[in-house]
Amino acid sequence: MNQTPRPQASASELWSPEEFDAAIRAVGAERYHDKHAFHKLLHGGKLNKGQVQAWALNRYCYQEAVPRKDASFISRVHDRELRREWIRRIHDHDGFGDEPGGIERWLILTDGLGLERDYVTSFRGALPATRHIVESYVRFVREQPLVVAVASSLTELFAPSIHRERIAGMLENYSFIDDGVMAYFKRRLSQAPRDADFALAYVKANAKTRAEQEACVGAVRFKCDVLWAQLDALHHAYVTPGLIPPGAFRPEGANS
Ligand SMILES: O=C(O)c1cc(C(=O)O)c2c(n1)C(=O)C(=O)c1cc(C(=O)O)[nH]c1-2
Repeated sequence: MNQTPRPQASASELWSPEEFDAAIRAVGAERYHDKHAFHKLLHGGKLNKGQVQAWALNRYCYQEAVPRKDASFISRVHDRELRREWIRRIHDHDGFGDEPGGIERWLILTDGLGLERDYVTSFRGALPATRHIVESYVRFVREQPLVVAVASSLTELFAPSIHRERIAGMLENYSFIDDGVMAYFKRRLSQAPRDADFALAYVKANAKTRAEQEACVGAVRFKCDVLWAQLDALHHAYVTPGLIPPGAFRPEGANS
């Protein structure tokens, strides 16, 4: 049979919107943090209360950094429409008027786990790695081209399924978790898709060369690393080998 080989897509050719979309989603399929051993333990009810406290306390650092990275993004945007859209993300986290916002909902979760608010918000118990990792995200968004900075938020395309899994798994498996403390994730089920849809449409419209498209895919990979590395640090400190750095949160009963 005489088969004519398909011409290879050139490495410099612009991806179609479908190819670009697929390249972004392939990163999540390969390395989003739903695949991390720590999340499997968390959602499967395999952690003790101290380990769940350590997760919530460290994850607070991420929650606190997200509106700061959004503020630093907005400060670089000259397009008023884009600023109007993006500022909603800050309101979602910090609250607006009577709406208390996501950070407050996160603190309801840490309250429910028996952690003192002052301790959580002081970052005193956070792992050194957590602080450095979350700041690398703020810096990335401050320094990269706008379209690449927007692309780094696209891990949110993959978040709703992990949030659904977390709500069901944690409610079912932990006596110290109830509906009220899972409010944070319930709210994100509607917020994350809205944000991700906007960001995806934005990068498709504004990544105008193959190099820009690849930089956007690289941003999703970078962000997956930000999420993954936070869980590596938690696993190392609180699961195995269980090496808690000096000064970091020590669950009651943890070996000194
Ligand atoms: O629990 C999760 O797995 C998860 C993941 C992500 C993400 O993929 O970045 C975010 C969130 N949650 C989240 O709650 C959130 O507010 C959020 C904002 C952003 C962002 O990059 O702007 N990601 C995420």
